[in-house]
Amino acid sequence: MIRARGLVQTFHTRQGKQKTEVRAVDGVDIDVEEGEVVGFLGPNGAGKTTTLRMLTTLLKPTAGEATVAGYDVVSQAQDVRRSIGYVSQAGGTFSAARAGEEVMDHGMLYGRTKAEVEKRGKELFDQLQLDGLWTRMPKNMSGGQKRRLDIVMGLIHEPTLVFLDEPTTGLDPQARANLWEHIADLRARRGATVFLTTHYLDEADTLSDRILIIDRGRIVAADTSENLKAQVAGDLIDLEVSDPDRLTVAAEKLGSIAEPPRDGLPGVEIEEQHVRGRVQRAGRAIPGLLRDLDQGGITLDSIEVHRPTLDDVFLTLTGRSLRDAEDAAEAAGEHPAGDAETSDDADTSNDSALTGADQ
Ligand SMILES: Nc1ncnc2c1ncn2[C@@H]1O[C@H](COP(=O)(O)OP(=O)(O)OP(=O)(O)O)[C@@H](O)[C@H]1O
Repeated sequence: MIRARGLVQTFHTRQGKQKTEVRAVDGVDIDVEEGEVVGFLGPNGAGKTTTLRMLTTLLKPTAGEATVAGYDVVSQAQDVRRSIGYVSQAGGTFSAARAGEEVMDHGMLYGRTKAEVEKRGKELFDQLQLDGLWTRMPKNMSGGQKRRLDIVMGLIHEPTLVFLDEPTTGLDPQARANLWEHIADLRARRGATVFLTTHYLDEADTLSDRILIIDRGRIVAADTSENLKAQVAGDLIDLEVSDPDRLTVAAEKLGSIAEPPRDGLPGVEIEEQHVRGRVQRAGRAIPGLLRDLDQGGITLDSIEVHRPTLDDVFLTLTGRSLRDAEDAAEAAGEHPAGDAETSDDADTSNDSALTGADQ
């Protein structure tokens, strides 16, 4: 359904007299099969939106090639647009029409009948908790309601391939959970292929069959969440030691079975009353460890086991946690298209192009 090879996007920016080149996407390969839900995960500024904009024909690749739904994103852009649904991060711009009319007009532009789009539109309003807002002007909706309206616009023509750029950013937990359900349902009921960007680990984990992790414009991992986690050194055992004077001995005992430090993951660590370390299989290791601690006269206030997270995967692969990477990107002022003067090779046409008339 999606195949990209060596996709590159370079922006040229100018701050004062100084020109800089930003290689936002740096040789990306992507393969997505029909019916897959793929989560495209990475910190702020990693290149997710830029990749998505190339795949949805809003931005011409500087180099490389991609086909989406069997069509070339450059030479067959119109066919690509007709075959996909796209919900941009920025959101679409709405006219002065009422929300329901806007949605119906949009659906009819894709060749659906009025009755079809009205039925489907009302269903989507209901599912995304917009019931009662069919005749409301979008400008009089809250931010979260507008975001959900964007999503209705992206889904009204029942596309079988949907691109969602950070779909749940700005939604409250209830609306977020509903949208997750809706995305799962799109695949289950209609066999839709979904490609979504996110920097929420739980979102990528819950929704995706497969996860692509991007960092600094390059794909650093592509696999199922389970396989990615299995590559990370084991489960984290967290011991809360009752007597602070026995912390070092407890660390030695855990250290005798724990993984040594590697790939950005620390070995056994002591923090306040806690001793933490990773073991391959906590279930097998714990009985022996408890015996050993007992024989050493060490009593525990608690013991907890944490399965590896996608953040551990990111840490192992990049040496930084996703949060640190995001903080660094923010501190460096990375983000936002539009901050800087953009080069002529970047077609920064409005994202709403795909949620407007089909062109
Ligand atoms: N139009 C532009 N002009 C200049 N630089 C840009 C432009 N668009 C993006 N960039 C830069 O390209 C890099 C990748 O940005 P992109 O928006 O693709 O990241 P992202 O992973 O989608 O981030 P986020 O999760 O915050 O949306 C960043 O360094 C960003 O500042």
